[in-house]
Amino acid sequence: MRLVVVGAAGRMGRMLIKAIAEAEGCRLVGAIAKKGSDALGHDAGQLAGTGLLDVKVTDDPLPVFAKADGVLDFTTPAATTAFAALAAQARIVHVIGTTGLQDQDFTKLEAAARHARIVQSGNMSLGVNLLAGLVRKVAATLSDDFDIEILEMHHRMKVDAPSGTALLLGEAAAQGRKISLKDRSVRTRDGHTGVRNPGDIGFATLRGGTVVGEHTVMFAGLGERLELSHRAEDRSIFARGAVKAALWAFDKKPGYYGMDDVLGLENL
Ligand SMILES: NC(=O)C1=CN([C@@H]2O[C@H](COP(=O)(O)OP(=O)(O)OC[C@H]3O[C@@H](n4cnc5c(N)ncnc54)[C@H](OP(=O)(O)O)[C@@H]3O)[C@@H](O)[C@H]2O)C=CC1
Ligand SMILES: O=C(O)C1=N[C@H](C(=O)O)C[C@H](O)C1
Repeated sequence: MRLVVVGAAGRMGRMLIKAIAEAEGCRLVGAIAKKGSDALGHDAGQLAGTGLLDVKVTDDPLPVFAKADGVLDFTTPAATTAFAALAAQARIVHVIGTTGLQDQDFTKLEAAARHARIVQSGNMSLGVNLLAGLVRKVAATLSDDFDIEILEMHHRMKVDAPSGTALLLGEAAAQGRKISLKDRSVRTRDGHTGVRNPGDIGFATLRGGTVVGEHTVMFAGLGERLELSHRAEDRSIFARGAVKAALWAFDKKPGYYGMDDVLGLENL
C-alpha cells in the first residue's frame, strides 16, 4: 500500500514515517509539511531518523495524493478537514488521528467519507481501545451511585483539552450509561460549584513535561473506588495503530470507520 504522511515534521509525523518504513505491506510515497516549514526539501527518512527513503518533503499534496492509496494525518482540525476533501477527490484511505475536532469538522469529515475510506480515532493504540470497551461495560454494570471522573495528563506542548482519548473514554462511559455525553459532561470546575449532580461525567486535565499520554477513568462510589488506567510510554503505539488502520481500510468500501472496527472490538 502506497502511503503519504501529512504533518511530516511533527512529533507524530516523524513516528508515522518510521512506522511505515518498519511495517510490511506498505511503503512511503509522500511526505507533506506546512508551507514555510524548515523540513521542506529534506528527505523524509532524515526527519524520522530511518536513513534516506528517497521521498522529499513537499507542501503540495495534490500530485502526491494522486499516486497514493492512503494518507496518515495527525495534524490540526483545519488541516485535517482540508486534507479530507483532497483524499475524497483522490478516492483514497484517510487515517485521522488529529484531536480537537469540533462538530462542524465532523460534518465535513462525514461528507468526505461518502467517497473516501476514513478511519478516525482520538487514540490509535490497542490498549486505549480495549480500555474503552471495558469502561462501557463497567459503566453499564454500576449504577449512578458510582460517579464517573476522567483524569488525563499530557506533555506541555499539547494544544487541545480534554484530550481526544478522554473524550473517547467519556463517550464509552456515556454509551454504557445510555446517556448523551454532550448533555452530562462537566469539563471545568472553579469556585462555588455546588454538589455534584448524580450521573454527570467529569473531566480533569493536567499538562506538563514530556508525558506521552495518561488516562484514568474513575468510578467513585460510597466507600470504594474502581480505577481503570492506560499509560502510553512511547508514541510508536499510535503510529503502528495508524498503519494498521490504513492496511485494514485498503479493501473496504467508502465510509466512516473507527479503531474498534479495525481491531475487531465493536462488540466488546
Ligand atoms: N489519535 C491518536 O492516537 C493520537 C493523536 N494525536 C494528535 O495528533 C495531532 C498532532 O500531534 P503532534 O504530532 O504531537 O503535534 P505536532 O504539532 O508536533 O504536529 C503537527 C504537525 O502538523 C503540521 N501541520 C499543521 N497544519 C498543516 C498543514 N496545513 N499542512 C501540513 N502540515 C501541517 C504542523 O506543522 P507546523 O509545526 O509547521 O505548524 C506540525 O508539524 C494532535 O491533534 C494530537 O492530539 C497525537 C498522538 C496520538
Ligand atoms: O497530543 C498528544 O500527544 C496525544 N493526543 C491524543 C489525545 O488527544 O488523546 C492521543 C494521545 O493521548 C497523545
